[in-house]
Amino acid sequence: MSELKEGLAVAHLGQGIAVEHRGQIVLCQTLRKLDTVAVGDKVLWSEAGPGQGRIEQILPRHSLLMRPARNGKTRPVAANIDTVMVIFAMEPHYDCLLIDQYLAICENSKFKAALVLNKADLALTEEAEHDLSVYVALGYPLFKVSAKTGLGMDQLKQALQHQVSIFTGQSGVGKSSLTNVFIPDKDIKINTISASAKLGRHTTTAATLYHLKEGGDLIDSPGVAIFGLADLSASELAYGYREFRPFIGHCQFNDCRHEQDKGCAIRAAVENGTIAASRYQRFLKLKEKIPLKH
Ligand SMILES: Nc1nc2c(ncn2[C@@H]2O[C@H](COP(=O)(O)OP(=O)(O)OP(=O)(O)O)[C@@H](O)[C@H]2O)c(=O)[nH]1
Ligand SMILES: [Zn+2]
Repeated sequence: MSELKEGLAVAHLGQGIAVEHRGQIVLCQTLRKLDTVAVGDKVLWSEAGPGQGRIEQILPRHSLLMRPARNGKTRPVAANIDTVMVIFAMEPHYDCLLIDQYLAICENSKFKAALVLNKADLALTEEAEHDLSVYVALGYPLFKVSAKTGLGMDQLKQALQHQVSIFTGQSGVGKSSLTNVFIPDKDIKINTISASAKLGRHTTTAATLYHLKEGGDLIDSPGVAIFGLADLSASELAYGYREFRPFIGHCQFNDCRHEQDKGCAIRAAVENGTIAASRYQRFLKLKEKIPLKH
């Protein structure tokens, strides 16, 4: 076997995986199903021809973002993400239930989470200010930005440094607009990747990793907004509400559902104001709404 080299999977192309090695792109195949390699994976590869390689090994990941696949299973989209930036806006109006979902997934997947209110050029209602203050009190970083006017973008740029981030959020909140500000030469970069991989131009990818000019990497994955809660169990959902954690294990009964159960420590914390009632009510709603794992 030829020498093994380390590389970084930067794009998942239909015909293979674009691996970056010393600034060059190599189109790699894998022995396993291609689906198992995710963008952001550090891999060991060997040469298989000019500009061609074969992925021999995926190096250990510290995090993995999954997304539902057509067959009802999930598949890896992006690996080694440090922070998920949850993008939302006043228009279309944010949904706290959805924000809680994203946060619960992050808490269970070892991603740090940050909240990004885009379109901060639009007026914030008092209710919105209150909703945001609840998340800030829980320790989630909050950035108020506008891709349109440039407001707050320097702070967000700084936050993206020294780590791998991904943007997620519902349709229309401005994920593409923000991505275009940070990666103005996105199309050129995609064309370079596909040209180096000898695939011609305009190859579409499920996810692409970009190095930002100011430092840090951003994984762009258009479909990532749909990653769901289906893989969480009821107890993982409770763990996903970080303020519940000090009370988990302190309920009177081991199998407490944290609903109307007698001696529930979480419910007691809601009643004495330690846990925000709005978050607890949404926890109950999500439990009901989502087909959780058992
Ligand atoms: N007022 C205002 N509008 C913005 C801002 N950023 C984006 N928009 C507008 O919001 C709309 C949606 O922006 P996109 O960037 O396409 O949103 P997206 O999240 O990528 O949407 P999907 O591709 O559907 O997921 C566009 O009409 C943008 O011009 C902003 O900071 N302020
Ligand atoms: Zn309980």
